Amino acid sequence: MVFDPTEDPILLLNRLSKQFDRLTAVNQVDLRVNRGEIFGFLGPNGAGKTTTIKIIAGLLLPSSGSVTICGHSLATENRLCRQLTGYIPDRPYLYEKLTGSEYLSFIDSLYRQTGRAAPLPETARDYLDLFDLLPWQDNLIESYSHGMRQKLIMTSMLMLDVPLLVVDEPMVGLDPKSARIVKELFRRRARNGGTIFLSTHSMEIAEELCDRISIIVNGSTIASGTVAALKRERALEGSNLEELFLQLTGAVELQQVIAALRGETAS
Ligand SMILES: Nc1ncnc2c1ncn2[C@@H]1O[C@H](COP(=O)(O)OP(=O)(O)OP(=O)(O)O)[C@@H](O)[C@H]1O
Repeated sequence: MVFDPTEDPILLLNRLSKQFDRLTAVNQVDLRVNRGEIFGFLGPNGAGKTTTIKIIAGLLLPSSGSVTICGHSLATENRLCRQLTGYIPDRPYLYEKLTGSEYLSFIDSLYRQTGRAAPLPETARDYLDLFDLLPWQDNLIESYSHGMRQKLIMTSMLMLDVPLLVVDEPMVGLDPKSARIVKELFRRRARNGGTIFLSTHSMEIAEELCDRISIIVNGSTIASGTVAALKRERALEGSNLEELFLQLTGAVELQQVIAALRGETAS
């Protein structure tokens, strides 16, 4: 069957599971992310977000289930899927002894698979400029701050123009200006037909940026849809996403904890 990006999902997870010894980190997760969508993956600490993202990025093998990217099976067409996917980790590993520009050239050559150096894509300079990294491009990465590293890796993935971006906690370590720019860049990319799958703990980002979200708890997705639809389903139209998230992921215990911390008795 021929892949049709307007009809078929860019990212499809089918009963995806990951076992670490006796722990089921990801449990039969089904997800469908369409072209031009910004999809948010939310969940408490240890819920299985990073594990899922690493499987999609080809860094971890699933125990069962499948990942399909632009109609290609990650299991059987691994190399192609990795070329179609840009992965932005929450804690980037970068080669300290390369300069920013050298790192970008290295990533570019990896994705083009020519092994030969070539001029950087035009857009690389624009992203470096937007992120105030132009004056730093010839400095060694070892001299970059955490936020600068995050912006360099963002640049490296945005410049590639791949159909799918998978991002673990995009705003962690970014200052407000950079975070705002990233939001705008993601929106523009989605408008132009790109697809972004991101994990976040920020309810504001999810509410403001994501077309649809999925909430994962203990490895299983417990709710998926637009924020508005999920609120409607639970009669929480007047509330913010944080309220909905806490209800779905254990607000009762939280209220007890807060009451205990305040020295009150929970009702
Ligand atoms: N390499 C590993 N070996 C064993 N257990 C692991 C490994 N990686 C993750 N886990 C476990 O899998 C579960 C899911 O972890 P994961 O990092 O996917 O959660 P997360 O939703 O990204 O959490 P957080 O919001 O805290 O980053 C956790 O219980 C974690 O301890």
